[in-house]
Amino acid sequence: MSAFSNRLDRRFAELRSSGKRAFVAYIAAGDPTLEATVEMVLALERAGVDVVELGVPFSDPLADGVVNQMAADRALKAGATFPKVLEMIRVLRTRSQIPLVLFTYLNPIYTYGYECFHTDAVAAGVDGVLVLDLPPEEALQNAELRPTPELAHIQLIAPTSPPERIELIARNAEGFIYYVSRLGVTGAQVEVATGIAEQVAVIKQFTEVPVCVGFGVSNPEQAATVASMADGVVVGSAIVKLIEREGAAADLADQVEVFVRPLVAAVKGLV
Ligand SMILES: O=P(O)(O)OC[C@@H](O)[C@@H](O)c1c[nH]c2ccccc12
Repeated sequence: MSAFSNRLDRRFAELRSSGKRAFVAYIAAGDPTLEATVEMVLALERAGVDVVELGVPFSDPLADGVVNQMAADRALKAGATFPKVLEMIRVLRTRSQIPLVLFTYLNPIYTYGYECFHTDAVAAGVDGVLVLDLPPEEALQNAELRPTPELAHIQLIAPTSPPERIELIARNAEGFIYYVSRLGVTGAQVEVATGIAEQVAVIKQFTEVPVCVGFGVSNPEQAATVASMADGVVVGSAIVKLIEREGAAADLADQVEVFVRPLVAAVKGLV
């Protein structure tokens, strides 16, 4: 765990002591606009979301399914850049202390400059970073790729990760571990993946850091099933799809809140 207790660590500590699971929501920063992103994060917070993952718009999001790819594309076309995303987060931080994790590929970090990327992200109020195409071995070997200590380095584990790799990732984990419940790219699925409980148990042999599970969760029933097997549930594409459909609506943020509320309730065991 990071030596610094940031918003993310504090939220997971609170959840642990109250015996609750985390609800983690993903949206693409700047889709449909950066102003709308501020309102939607506030709406997610009102809906009871514990952690918000903000996708940094990038032209080649290779781990993302079509729904998230199109969201990144809309954000880029609407003019979102990494500096503007940071500016949006600074504005958001005047109104909310919800834990925020940036989801990004290596390329936008490289373009911006590794060191200033991390220090500027912390200064804006970011709590964690997940670099989707950064293998753990590379992260360990290249000190400049590691976030500053204030920023949790969130890592992914996949169903195909061999035990040695799971151990390596888990022993170096910060914030939370993101277990991707199935192979392929992001996107809603009809069935919950198999083997989640077993893999979460393997990961937990090596770490106390919470394990959140995502990929393909799109309704309250699936969210409740996944919540019973992990410390938290991640939902992305289902929310992004609503934003795609209702992006022009004046009450977009309210619609997001109404959509997410039952998902949160399912994870918190209220339904
Ligand atoms: O969209 P889904 O299937 O609900 O999965 C979450 C996902 O969108 C989000 O966590 C995410 C966005 N981009 C990613 C890239 C890799 C892994 C995960 C992600």
